[in-house]
Amino acid sequence: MSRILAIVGRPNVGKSTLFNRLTESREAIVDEVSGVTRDRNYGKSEWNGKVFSVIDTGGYVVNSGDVFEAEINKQVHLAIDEADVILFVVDVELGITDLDDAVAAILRRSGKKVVVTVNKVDNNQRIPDAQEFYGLGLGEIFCISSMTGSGTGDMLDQVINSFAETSGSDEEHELPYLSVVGRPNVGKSSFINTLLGEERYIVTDIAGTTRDSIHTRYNKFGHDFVIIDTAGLRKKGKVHDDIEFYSVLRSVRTIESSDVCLLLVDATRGMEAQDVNVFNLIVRNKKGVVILVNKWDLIEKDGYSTRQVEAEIRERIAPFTDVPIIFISAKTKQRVHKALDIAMQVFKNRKNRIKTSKLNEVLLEAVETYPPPSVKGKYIKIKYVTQLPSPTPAFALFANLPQYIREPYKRYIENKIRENFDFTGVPIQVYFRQK
Ligand SMILES: Nc1nc2c(ncn2[C@@H]2O[C@H](COP(=O)(O)OP(=O)(O)OP(=O)(O)O)[C@@H](O)[C@H]2O)c(=O)[nH]1
Ligand SMILES: Nc1nc2c(ncn2[C@@H]2O[C@H](COP(=O)(O)OP(=O)(O)OP(=O)(O)O)[C@@H](O)[C@H]2O)c(=O)[nH]1
Repeated sequence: MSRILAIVGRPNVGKSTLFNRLTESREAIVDEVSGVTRDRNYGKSEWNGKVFSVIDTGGYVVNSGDVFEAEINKQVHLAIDEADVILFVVDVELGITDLDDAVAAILRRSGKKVVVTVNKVDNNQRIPDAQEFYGLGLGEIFCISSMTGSGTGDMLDQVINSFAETSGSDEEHELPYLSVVGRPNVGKSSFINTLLGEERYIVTDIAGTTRDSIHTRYNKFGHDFVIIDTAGLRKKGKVHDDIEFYSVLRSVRTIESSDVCLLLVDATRGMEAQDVNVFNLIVRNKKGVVILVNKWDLIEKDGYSTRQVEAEIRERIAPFTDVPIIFISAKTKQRVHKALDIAMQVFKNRKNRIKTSKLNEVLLEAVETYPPPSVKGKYIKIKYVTQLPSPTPAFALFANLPQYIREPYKRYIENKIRENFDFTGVPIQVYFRQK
């Protein structure tokens, strides 16, 4: 069951401020100048032990006349498509505007759960003014101040209740989350645009602004998942240090919030130190990984160089080398769909659960063939193996003297697991425990 809350409302009502408060982070970069937050922001929030995702639909570049109304309509429809509950934010200082009326009309027709939130009710004197928002015809209204946080508790109770009404069970069932990570300019946006086959982003030439990370549901060709685009810095103009900082933070979180990361590497530059760092970050977070060598159209395409590049990459990412490496071109669309198929396979591999009997059959034989070297004249006996009930693959081998097992032997066991079962693209943990 997904719990996605989308925040909608016209510019400057305080969506970003509220989003930040709910996610207690700097997901959206708030700016006094209206429209600085870009596209959809996405974060996690928690209320009374219930975790849910928050999307901030703010971020309009154009804000005049018809064009703007078209923009807000698009965002509201997006929210209707992607969210379970919609938080419709209005501003007590301005009262009901024409645009509020237009949004309310769409929301009423959508049949979605809507929580009307009257923002900027910074003090009780403003509560009477808020009553007019009952006129939107969307039921109960909640008066809050995003700035001080007052009123947000009652509002969140309502949000959680609304989630409960949208789905019967409490079972967490989320779509696969894929993310596209890599250095600036490696082709992340091009890759996603090729994949989605449509221009989903608001492109801007404004100097020094950023795109926040973007989540898009992909439901085509038998696949259904969410693809995450790491915040990429716009190429033009000066970029402030702190914006750069948040952009890095966001790419870390992007990795953390995904199941499988597509790590784009620039074919013309090869796997550089920074790429290896990102790779290691993915592995440390126990996420699935696929390496996509992009811009392959710019490189000689004979079989020899593919093998050469592949070998170089595997050398750099050792010891975890059981990773798919695919040569793609986001520009010419070469193997982009293949990359997707492989990524989905990695997602499945990450959920692989091996029967204990099968596991013991294979590994105890491997142990017999090559037992752990004895230490100080003591024999190490491995008795049985089991896969732990953890969200990512982990194995426990029970032995009499687990403390004497060394790294090379762990690697031997890991390699045996990989030889016999498909964990390609998935970091696995091997533990030795006392028995
Ligand atoms: N008084 C008061 N001001 C607020 C409150 N919440 C937000 N603001 C102010 O309203 C302005 C707009 O806030 P944002 O959060 O950027 O609004 P937004 O809806 O995300 O705007 P866009 O990014 O243009 O869509 C900022 O100057 C905030 O400081 C509040 O609860 N009370
Ligand atoms: N030849 C070639 N050029 C590509 C390919 N993919 C992307 N490019 C070009 O590389 C440049 C950067 O592409 P983007 O998609 O903006 O890269 P990005 O990783 O999203 O960049 P940031 O937003 O800075 O993080 C653009 O000029 C693209 O046209 C490719 O497969 N082949």
